[in-house]
Amino acid sequence: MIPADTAEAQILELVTPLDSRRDVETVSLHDAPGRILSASVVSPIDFPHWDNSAMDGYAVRYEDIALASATEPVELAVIEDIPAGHSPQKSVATGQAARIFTGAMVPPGADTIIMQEDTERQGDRVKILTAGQPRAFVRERGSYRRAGDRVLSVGELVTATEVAILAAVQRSQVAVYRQPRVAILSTGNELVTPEVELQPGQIVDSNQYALAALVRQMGGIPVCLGIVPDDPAALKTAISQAIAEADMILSSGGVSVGDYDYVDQILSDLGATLHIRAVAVKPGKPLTVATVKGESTPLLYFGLPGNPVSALVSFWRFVAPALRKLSGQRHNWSAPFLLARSRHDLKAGGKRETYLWGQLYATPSGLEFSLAQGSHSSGNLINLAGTQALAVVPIGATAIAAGSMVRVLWVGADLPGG
Ligand SMILES: Nc1nc2c(c(=O)[nH]1)N[C@H]1C(S)=C(S)[C@@H](COP(=O)(O)OP(=O)(O)OC[C@H]3O[C@@H](n4cnc5c(N)ncnc54)[C@H](O)[C@@H]3O)O[C@H]1N2
Ligand code: MOO
Repeated sequence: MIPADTAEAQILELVTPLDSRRDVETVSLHDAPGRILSASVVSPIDFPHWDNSAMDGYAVRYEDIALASATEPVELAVIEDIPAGHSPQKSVATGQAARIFTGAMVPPGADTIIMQEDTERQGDRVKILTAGQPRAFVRERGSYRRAGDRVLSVGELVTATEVAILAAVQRSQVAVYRQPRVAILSTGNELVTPEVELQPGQIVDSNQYALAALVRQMGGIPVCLGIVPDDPAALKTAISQAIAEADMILSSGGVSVGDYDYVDQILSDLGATLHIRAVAVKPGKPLTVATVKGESTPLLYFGLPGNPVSALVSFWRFVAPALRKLSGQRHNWSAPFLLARSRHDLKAGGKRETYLWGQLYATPSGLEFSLAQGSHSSGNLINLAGTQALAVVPIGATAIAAGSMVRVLWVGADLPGG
């Protein structure tokens, strides 16, 4: 059994990311969120594109109004109105000002904006009541980025902020990595699909659905290969199909020491290299990590434990980092750990790093972890409902008392207040 951190590092070393020249496609901005940029993005224009005003007010020459105050205002002649979208027609000379609105171009000659609230308008003249700072409220051309500068980097995850930037620099389409294809197969003679009436000894294949949902949530395409019986020939056929169709393979079940646990043997028969057989994690001890020869690059194979909670924990802890790297993401691959105050006592650690599931609350005094009530058994799917985080009890740790800080692995989609 190897420690979880060592296993994660070793797994990340084994991942060959998608190719930034071959494995790419172009998508529209509406389809881009959740995708990973396959090339850096350079702005074709200065950003902002021209000096513009951050306030509704008056564009002035600072030297004219440097001594202005409420008791000794400076009076200027208003020569033009400049709404947003309008190109100024006149240059502001000494003793003059232009009426200007937020987002409008600063006219030539002017270098400073005085907010409307610090002025008094009288006909075609305006009194300036404070001087403020030189260049105040001018968003200078190219001050955010110059034309030719990089605005986004290859490997960045596109979210709402990145699509806003892409639109602002006039990109309506963007090059992204294609979505990685992840084959999913469930092994076990006892497994059936959910609609079947259960016969004695049968178990519903819930892992297929859980793993497909996780792959999809991370931007991958699940290739669901269904249930494979505990039969070496059937398993060999299924794994060969997975190798041909996917960029990464996940199977669940059949990796322990039982008489019907064939996964490791079939992988060896297929010429795979086995790197990991077990990790010091509870739940989720049996974990096979292998590399198999793909069409052009080696593929990573995860043989996840069959127990439903174990399969999920193994995904969150080990598969998710590998999938981030495979997808082309440049950084932040590792499992995301946070610190939270535990609302409950957590039992002492054993020989494996123990993961206890529950909910995370963002409170004004920080994050709080609330332990799911009921059994934390690797077969108990039911109290996993609503899980957002897993508290980590280190190997050999004494019991963690309620109110203490604990490391938690973030596995949720959003962070509720409460
Ligand atoms: N003698 C030992 N027995 C076991 C050990 C051990 O070290 N020595 N480890 C235990 C641990 S820990 C785990 S975890 C399991 C993992 O076993 P496998 O990965 O080989 O999984 P299976 O035996 O095939 O199934 C375990 C359990 O999970 C159910 N299952 C399997 N696949 C699915 C699925 N797709 N959807 C829902 N449920 C599934 C299966 O029916 C079993 O109940 O081994 C322990 N044994
Ligand atoms: O590792 Mo097993 O997943 O404890 O049940």
